[in-house]
Amino acid sequence: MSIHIEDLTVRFKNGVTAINHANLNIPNGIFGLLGENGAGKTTLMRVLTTVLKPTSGTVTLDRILYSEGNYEKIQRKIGYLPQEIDLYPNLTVQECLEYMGDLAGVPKAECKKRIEYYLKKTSLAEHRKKKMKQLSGGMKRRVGLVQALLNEPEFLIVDEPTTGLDPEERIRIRNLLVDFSENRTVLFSTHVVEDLAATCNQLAIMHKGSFLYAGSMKNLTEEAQGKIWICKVPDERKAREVEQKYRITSKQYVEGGLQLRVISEIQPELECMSIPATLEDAYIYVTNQYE
Ligand SMILES: Nc1ncnc2c1ncn2[C@@H]1O[C@H](COP(=O)(O)OP(=O)(O)OP(=O)(O)O)[C@@H](O)[C@H]1O
Repeated sequence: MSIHIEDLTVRFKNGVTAINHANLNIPNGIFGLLGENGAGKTTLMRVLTTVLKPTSGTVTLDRILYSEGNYEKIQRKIGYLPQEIDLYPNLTVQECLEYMGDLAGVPKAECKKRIEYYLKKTSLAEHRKKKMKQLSGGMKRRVGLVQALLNEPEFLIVDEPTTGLDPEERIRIRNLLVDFSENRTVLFSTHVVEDLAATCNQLAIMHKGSFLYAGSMKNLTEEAQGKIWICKVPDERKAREVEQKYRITSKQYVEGGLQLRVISEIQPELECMSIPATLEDAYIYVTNQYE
């Protein structure tokens, strides 16, 4: 399954242009979506789930055009885990999923089979009788993932699935997404660069309503190679001077002063050495070029 977005624009009634003539291809597998607050990620996901009609431009899903007449067909192919998910607090996990499956039009017997399968896959089987309000944040997120999968979607869209979770739960959700991405397309939107580094090969960077980059993780990281430096300064005053001149991505006290991680096209005039770029460095490098 692949998704093509062509010259997409979303303008709200208040005049805000959330997506501005954007073009993107989303191929099979896990595809990461990175972008600062307000970049337009949620708006894009709302368009892709058919909740929001774009102002102009086209979207196709395996050559099916997003148009009023096709929305139902498209919705059947999509699963969505929104950023905020508060599923019926007084229902048990099992009841909640049966109800969600019913809403998604999954036949009852088939729905029970799928719930059984996905509860096991998400290590939630032993919690099926608990009420939703009794679950931890990570468990709720996993139930959210199961509900998004009940219609066996070919295209799964997940919005910030790991926000607020402890490291163990984050790793668990990431691994689940990798498992689920087999034979599917998964759009994984997050602010957590580390999560994408651990799960995707391909990603897009969204900035002020358009895409600054779309392609492989490897090529993105390549763009920042040779531009990342570790520099040492004696004190906070000197660190502030450097901060005014360069983009600093981290700062920590070390013996004899402060160590700064600096992004610069050329070697800064400081005691420093070049180090390999990470995905986070590359993300900041690319977005900084458009500031
Ligand atoms: N319903 C709306 N009406 C008016 N403006 C909106 C609406 N929804 C979003 N916006 C604006 O559109 C822009 C993009 O918002 P969007 O929620 O898509 O960004 P985002 O990348 O998902 O941000 P975040 O990472 O904070 O969730 C923002 O300027 C936002 O204020």
